Amino acid sequence: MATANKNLSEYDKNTLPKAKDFRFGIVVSEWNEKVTEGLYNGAYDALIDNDVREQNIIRWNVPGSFELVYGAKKMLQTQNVDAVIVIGCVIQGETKHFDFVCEGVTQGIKDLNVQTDVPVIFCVLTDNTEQQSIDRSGGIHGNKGTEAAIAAIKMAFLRQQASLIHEYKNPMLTSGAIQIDEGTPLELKE
Ligand SMILES: Nc1c(NC[C@H](O)[C@H](O)[C@H](O)CO)[nH]c(=O)[nH]c1=O
Ligand SMILES: CC(=O)[C@@H](O)COP(=O)(O)O
Repeated sequence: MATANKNLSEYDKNTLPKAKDFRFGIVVSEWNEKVTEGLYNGAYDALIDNDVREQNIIRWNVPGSFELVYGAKKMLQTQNVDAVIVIGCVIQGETKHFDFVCEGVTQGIKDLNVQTDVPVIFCVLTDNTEQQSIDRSGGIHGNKGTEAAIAAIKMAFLRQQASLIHEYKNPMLTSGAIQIDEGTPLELKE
């Protein structure tokens, strides 16, 4: 389904996990600032609308979308967050630079999702024209920042649930005590 067939800002609060105790990092590119500020506002407003505390939203700026990877990496290394949203807007120019920036940030964010434990949400517009970017940052197609915030809440919850499952299956490992394997019958000594 293309963006033109769905509004990026639509979500049902009642279907979302509780987010009030989650902490979110948001790394924002300064290139095409009018658009990235619109995306940030969409993301911020959606997080607040879902009861995320203001003090639990950490914003850092980077010069351009290519620097989002490094900014997100340092955010993950230094901040206690449950998810990171990277926000950028890459618009096709006269040269192939567009291709390399888009590829670089896409692969870099993918690598962070593979190599680290905290989800990094890809809120980077890669558009042919400025109008397409305006339409997707609070315009006729809604706001991709809103969509990214909802994805961040869902992924933070998934990470939390996954860690609980892991602890359940390995309840003692974190404490260092002996793990009792459910498949092994206990031998009760007289
Ligand atoms: N043309 C756009 C850029 N280019 C700049 C790069 O992202 C990067 O900051 C530079 O190459 C230095 O490393 N960035 C955008 O975010 N959007 C563009 O349209
Ligand atoms: C994505 C870019 O870096 C691009 O907008 C720069 O424009 P140009 O390709 O005309 O140098």
